[in-house]
Amino acid sequence: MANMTATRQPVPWTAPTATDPVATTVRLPGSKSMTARALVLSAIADGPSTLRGPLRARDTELMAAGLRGMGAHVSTVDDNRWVVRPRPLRGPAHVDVGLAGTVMRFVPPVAGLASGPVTFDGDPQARLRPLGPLVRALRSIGVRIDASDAGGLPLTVHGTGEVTGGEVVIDASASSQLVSGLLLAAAAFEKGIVVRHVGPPVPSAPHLRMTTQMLRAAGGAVDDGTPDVWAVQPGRLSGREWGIEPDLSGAVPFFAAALVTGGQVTLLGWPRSSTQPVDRLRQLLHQMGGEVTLGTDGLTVRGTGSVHGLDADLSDVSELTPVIAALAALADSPSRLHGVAHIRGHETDRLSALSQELTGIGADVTESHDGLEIRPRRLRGAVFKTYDDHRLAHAAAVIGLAVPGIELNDVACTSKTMPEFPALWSAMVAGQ
Ligand SMILES: O=C(O)C1=C[C@@H](OP(=O)(O)O)[C@@H](O)[C@H](O)C1
Ligand SMILES: C=C(OP(=O)(O)O)C(=O)O
Repeated sequence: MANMTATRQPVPWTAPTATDPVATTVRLPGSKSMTARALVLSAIADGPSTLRGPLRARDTELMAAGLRGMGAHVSTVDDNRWVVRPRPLRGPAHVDVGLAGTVMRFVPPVAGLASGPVTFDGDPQARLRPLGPLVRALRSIGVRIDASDAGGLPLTVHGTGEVTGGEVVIDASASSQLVSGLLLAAAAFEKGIVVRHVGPPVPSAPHLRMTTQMLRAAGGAVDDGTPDVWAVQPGRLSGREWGIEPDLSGAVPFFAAALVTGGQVTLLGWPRSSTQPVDRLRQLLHQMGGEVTLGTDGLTVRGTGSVHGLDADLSDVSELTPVIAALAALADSPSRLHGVAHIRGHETDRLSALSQELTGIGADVTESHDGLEIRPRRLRGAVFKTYDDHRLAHAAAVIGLAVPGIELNDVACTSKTMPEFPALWSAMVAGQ
């Protein structure tokens, strides 16, 4: 199977340095995780759905294209209102997963419901991301899959139009998405599903809660009352209107800018109650010297200009590790970040990449199997490699606020979840 993904040209970028405290309000795009789930649930629902405020970025456009390729009607012409009309799913189709964990873990279970073969492949780094446990789980409930020897990409799901479902045992310690993918499609399986996780802890609990909450909102009957066991009854899902919240993880570098510069950043349009882990973020930013408040205009973070180190298990919010590590490198005391062994399987091996790049600009970093110890030192400008990883680019931008001459070898990787990142960031630093 040929890798169908076009090579992207790197765009070098010098991170702007802040001369004054930032003071800004930002309106950020919708949550990647909510947009991905809303698209999948809508494609297997009984009637049409709309997504209000979806994320338009590489990951979610690939999700839309993948579902469209299998026959769903997915209209993304209106930036603020995407429309999904479910239709019978079919192959032959090809799904380009890019580097999106959501596409590579959420779409293969749906492809089992299509009639005909659906092939999957993505960026070279996507082939290294854990997928084998999902492939084995799907095979155990009757889905025929041809996969590479390691059980990952490229692969072909030979859909028959129906999936028996039933009980599966899976080690989902490498990614919560392995469970979310099974649950999101399972209401359409003949017997639904019971997923039992066996192994080291599943990371990213808030993302699993987002999955079960959104499934219930679509009419799914879900039982998540037993630790490490999730059950979805067979049944119909309804089409509905999904309101997509602003992306909290995408907001974190902007909030970090408030801490680093002693400024203030307000994220507009933040809902009163959220499916994203805002309380955990509030704790972390508070420990590092910031204050988070929820007002009528949105979610505001204020900093004092002093950033403190912290000791934190980040397993529930592991995608925040790169930006927290950047803050730790600028802090007034050492930090120990742990509980995130699995982020070695994210867009890149994030522990190794962060260790390498932070050391390269002068920080004193020790990499452990599941985290980083960071002892701040005087940092210097240098090339900061981003490894095709949007969150490495966010980390470099945060450091660049305080350290002149941080040269990202590529900032275009931010298009994975926020193509407007360089423009929004530069405008914030310029005080516009
Ligand atoms: O389900 C989701 O939308 C996500 C789950 C998490 O994955 P892992 O459990 O692999 O960390 C998170 O890091 C990723 O950015 C998005
Ligand atoms: C881990 C991430 O992405 P993905 O959904 O591709 O796993 C991330 O966005 O930090």
